[in-house]
Amino acid sequence: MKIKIIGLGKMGLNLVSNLVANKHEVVCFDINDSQREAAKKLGATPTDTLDEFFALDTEQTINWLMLPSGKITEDMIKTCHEKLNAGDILIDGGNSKFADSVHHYHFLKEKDIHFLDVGTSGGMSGARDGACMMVGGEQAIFNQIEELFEDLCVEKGYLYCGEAGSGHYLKMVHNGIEYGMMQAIGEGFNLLHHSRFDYDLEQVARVFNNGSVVRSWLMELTEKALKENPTMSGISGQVPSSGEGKWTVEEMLEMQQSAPVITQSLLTRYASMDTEKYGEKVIASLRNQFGGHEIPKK
Ligand SMILES: O=C(O)[C@H](O)[C@@H](O)[C@H](O)[C@H](O)COP(=O)(O)O
Repeated sequence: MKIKIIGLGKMGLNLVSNLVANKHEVVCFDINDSQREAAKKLGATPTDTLDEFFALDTEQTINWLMLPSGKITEDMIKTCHEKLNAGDILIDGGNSKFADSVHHYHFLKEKDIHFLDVGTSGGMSGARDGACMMVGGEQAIFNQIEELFEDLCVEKGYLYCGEAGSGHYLKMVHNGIEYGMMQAIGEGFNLLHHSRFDYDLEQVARVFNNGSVVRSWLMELTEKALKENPTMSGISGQVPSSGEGKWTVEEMLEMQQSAPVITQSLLTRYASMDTEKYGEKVIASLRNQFGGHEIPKK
């Protein structure tokens, strides 16, 4: 198939590599020259401008966005609405909010452009060597290009989830789970790090990865990280987040459900970003006020 990709960042470039390895023809664009150059080296055909990217075809096109979620994706979808033709397919393979994807589906439908929201998991290596994809949109459109997902994903690694938005919704919950699992690993290894016993934590991760209940890709990555940097030196301890965890918690509240582990892992990340610790300073001051307890100084 001929696939047209916009966005040649960490994920987009690896997706290009995967598509080329699976003998697909890839036309692509990125605002960054060096990324276009890298795509060319992988065997894709980058265009120098967006106009050129959209001008090339007369027949139905399959277009794939691999862009940061939010405004950048939003703006590009508006451009696609303007430039693509009725019958063209547009895939958003980024981490967009599911409600935005539902909106994008209806917006593009005005021009009979077919939209699929595809939650993509597996990180950079997955995008390159075999990803996991969760697809929302019209079943007929998915069926038409299912071969593409077969090629890009690991065996049994894609799912047609249902109507528009359901792909990104599933990816959102997936990431909520990811937050909780990582939090548990972080807490466990923190306790072992401060333990009364002297564990070699890389060896702990290794043994966990061999036959234990908690063996997993995340545990393999833990083992790798500990091998590379056993003391975690030079790392600030701040854990940023891109939005998926927050949306999961928002949806939990909206649906009046309970997800304390995911919620707590999100809050822990937020707390980790606060280096000022103003709230804790107030608490220490209060203890001092009512109980005369000493305030630890810097
Ligand atoms: O499944 C995946 O491959 C990952 O989830 C991937 O999509 C990305 O690394 C996260 O979106 C990071 O999310 P945070 O920045 O919120 O941790």
